[in-house]
Amino acid sequence: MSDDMLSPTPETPPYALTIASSDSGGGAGIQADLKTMTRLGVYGGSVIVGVTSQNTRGVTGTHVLPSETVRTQFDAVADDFDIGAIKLGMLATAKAVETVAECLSDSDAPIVVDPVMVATSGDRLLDEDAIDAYDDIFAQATLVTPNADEAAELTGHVPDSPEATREAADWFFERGADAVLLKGGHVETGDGTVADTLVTRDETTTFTNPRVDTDRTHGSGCTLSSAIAAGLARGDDLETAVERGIAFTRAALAAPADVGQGAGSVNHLADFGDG
Ligand SMILES: Cc1ncc(COP(=O)(O)O)c(N)n1
Repeated sequence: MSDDMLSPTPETPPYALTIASSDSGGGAGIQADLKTMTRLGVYGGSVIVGVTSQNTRGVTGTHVLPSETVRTQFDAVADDFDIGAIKLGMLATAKAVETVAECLSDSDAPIVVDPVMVATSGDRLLDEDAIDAYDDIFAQATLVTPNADEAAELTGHVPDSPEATREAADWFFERGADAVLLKGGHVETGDGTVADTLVTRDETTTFTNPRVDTDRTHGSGCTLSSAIAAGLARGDDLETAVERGIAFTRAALAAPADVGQGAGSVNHLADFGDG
């Protein structure tokens, strides 16, 4: 081992925190979040809300940690680290959603909310009665990143036209969110593209890219929201963080990991330009 490896250059990397659940298979959840943050040059910490027993075929069990354990993890991190951004993933129950909302009110870091409800495998990841509790989280969100199904379930609007997209975004604004990224992956455009639309109170920006033709999409939403949080922790403005987050997620989709017997997942080892 060289001396260089024994004495790394001291430096202070940007720090981002994921508050989400573990995916034992490693494609989504906390594991996807930390891999993404690492690939994007950000030191990732985690508050684990739940533990799923999961592989590429589906979810066989979920264990949600006690609220106190969620709170003490958050306090341990908040007491010690300079948190540059927070990303929320699978929160599972109304109680966990309430606990996380309380934790967030003690933080001034930007918050990216991936409102995880159902896995790509079709397994439900959020109790029905937890949806209302999300209002206290949306009120503190810098950005919410619903896919079309999540937007439809939450807002009653399927965001497949500019008008419906605006109405869906307005639903989040009414609850206090600063911005919404309506992801287009679940919307058929008919021309081989995917349009992801970033809506703030005064601007709408659409990112249109060729559709990556793959069914190995497990982990794509987790990857995108953590890539955006990583960008914000690095100091990117929201639009740049979203644009770079989409680019990283597309790279991870274009080089899917052929792991497991079911639908594979995105590949966090994918080549990605300048990272
Ligand atoms: C722990 C956890 N968090 C999030 C997802 C959603 O990911 P996907 O919709 O890609 O299956 C998941 N399956 N598991």
